[in-house]
Amino acid sequence: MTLRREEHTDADRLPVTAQTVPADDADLRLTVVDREFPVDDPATGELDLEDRQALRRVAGFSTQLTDITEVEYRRLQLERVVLVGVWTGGSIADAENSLRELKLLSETAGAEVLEGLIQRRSRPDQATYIGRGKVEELRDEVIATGADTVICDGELSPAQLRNLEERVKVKVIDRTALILDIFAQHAKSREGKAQVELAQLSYFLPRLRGWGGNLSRQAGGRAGGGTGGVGVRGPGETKIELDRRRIRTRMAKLRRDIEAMKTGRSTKRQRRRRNAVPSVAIAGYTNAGKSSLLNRLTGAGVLVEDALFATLDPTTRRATTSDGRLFTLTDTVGFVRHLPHQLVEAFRSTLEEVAEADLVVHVVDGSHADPTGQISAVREVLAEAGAGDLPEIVAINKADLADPIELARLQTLVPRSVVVSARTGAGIPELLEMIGAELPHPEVEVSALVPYARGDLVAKVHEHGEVIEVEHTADGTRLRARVDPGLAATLNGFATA
Ligand SMILES: Nc1nc2c(ncn2[C@@H]2O[C@H](COP(=O)(O)OP(=O)(O)OP(=O)(O)O)[C@@H](O)[C@H]2O)c(=O)[nH]1
Ligand SMILES: [Mg+2]
Repeated sequence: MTLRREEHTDADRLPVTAQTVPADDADLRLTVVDREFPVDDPATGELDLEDRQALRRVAGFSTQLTDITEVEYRRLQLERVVLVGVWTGGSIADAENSLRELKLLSETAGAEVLEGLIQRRSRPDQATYIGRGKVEELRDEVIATGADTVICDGELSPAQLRNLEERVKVKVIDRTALILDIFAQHAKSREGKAQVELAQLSYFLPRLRGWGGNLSRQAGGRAGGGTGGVGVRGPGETKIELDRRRIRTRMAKLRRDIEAMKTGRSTKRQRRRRNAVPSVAIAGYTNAGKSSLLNRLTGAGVLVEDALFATLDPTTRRATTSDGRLFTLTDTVGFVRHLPHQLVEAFRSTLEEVAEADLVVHVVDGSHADPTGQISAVREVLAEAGAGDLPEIVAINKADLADPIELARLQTLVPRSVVVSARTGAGIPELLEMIGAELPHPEVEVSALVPYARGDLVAKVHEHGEVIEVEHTADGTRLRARVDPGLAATLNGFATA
């Protein structure tokens, strides 16, 4: 039996309908549940907020904590949305790009975007995010378009979200919740799911107060002085503590699970290290073409989609440089501006994979309106993940789509960059050439005459080392090459002066 079930059972018995509730008692209104007469029509106005929130909570009935978060955050069920941004600095083009990205994110989450509004302000309003006067306009826009959700282009405080919802009378969510929702929809592996749930819970935890606060006030009021009443630590609040504790327990378990899964992966990584296979991580903004590039370079059949955050789980494949040396290539989760810190935290183990690579291939969409902005956003996250100092090659992708002048400008602007198209294959040989040059070179130079019976050794030298000279003689293969110390020791028996 959980908090929610008890309280909602109580709420169900409330002898009030939404209409009879005083308009200024928002706390009370929020808890009205009318299961027999659900209001589906988003255009009906006043009752909407209550019904929506009430319905959300009804769906939250559960004995499983995971279900609470699932309902709250995984199935936001966005349908018709209006976007709102506050433009605090930079050019109007920057502000529009940001809102355009929010539109893409919303669509990726399954919403239909009806309208986008930007307000110029020195900073977001503390109480309502946009200015209080603008809230009215937003409300009008919501009514005019028949929207059922407002998405704000930032991370809002729990109070801002609540205040806006009360005034606009439809569901209001922020960019963070939206991104978490997309991640939740896309997570497939056990690790990915655990990471997303952890991020959602840490987003959810500080927001529990407002929600639970309403409930406990309501419970006290309903009891009519029978049990303590308003302001006294009522049953609701005790339950919130219980919920908090359960969430924390769950988060601790998720952290342990993620840690355990990471151990498995780092063992694999260590094995590759022992074999001295250099590793290359593909990083970049979401939708830049990272997975496409991995497929192009290795023939891996990784999912490619014109959607944001198509890839959440790292995929590692073998690839070879133009001079035939083996390396591993790892495709990973894409980044986005203002990536919720809860996600960065939860995906730390995935990001560590990037941090331990020998080289980062940073893919950027050359056809995008603001590629340099994307490059800096990615570098910020890389730095946060401890991968800021790694050698980096910037692959300016989608050359087939991009304006050649813009490509040339970018290439001169960004050091160690190469223009490629994962789609047509243009520039890929040059990219491989650069990867080969950047990868760590094997340490030991050896000269050996390897008998033909040990063809396996020669193959190893080709795969893992750099062959400087090779000659087939009557006695075997005469080699001059750079190899790692392990292979050098094996070759020692065949060494020539
Ligand atoms: N025209 C063109 N489209 C490309 C190119 N590379 C990728 N795309 C397209 O861009 C979209 C995103 O490609 P993905 O490879 O899924 O991008 P990603 O960086 O892995 O994206 P996430 O995993 O979602 O972060 C897909 O529709 C691709 O077909 C290219 O070189 N040219
Ligand atoms: Mg991808």
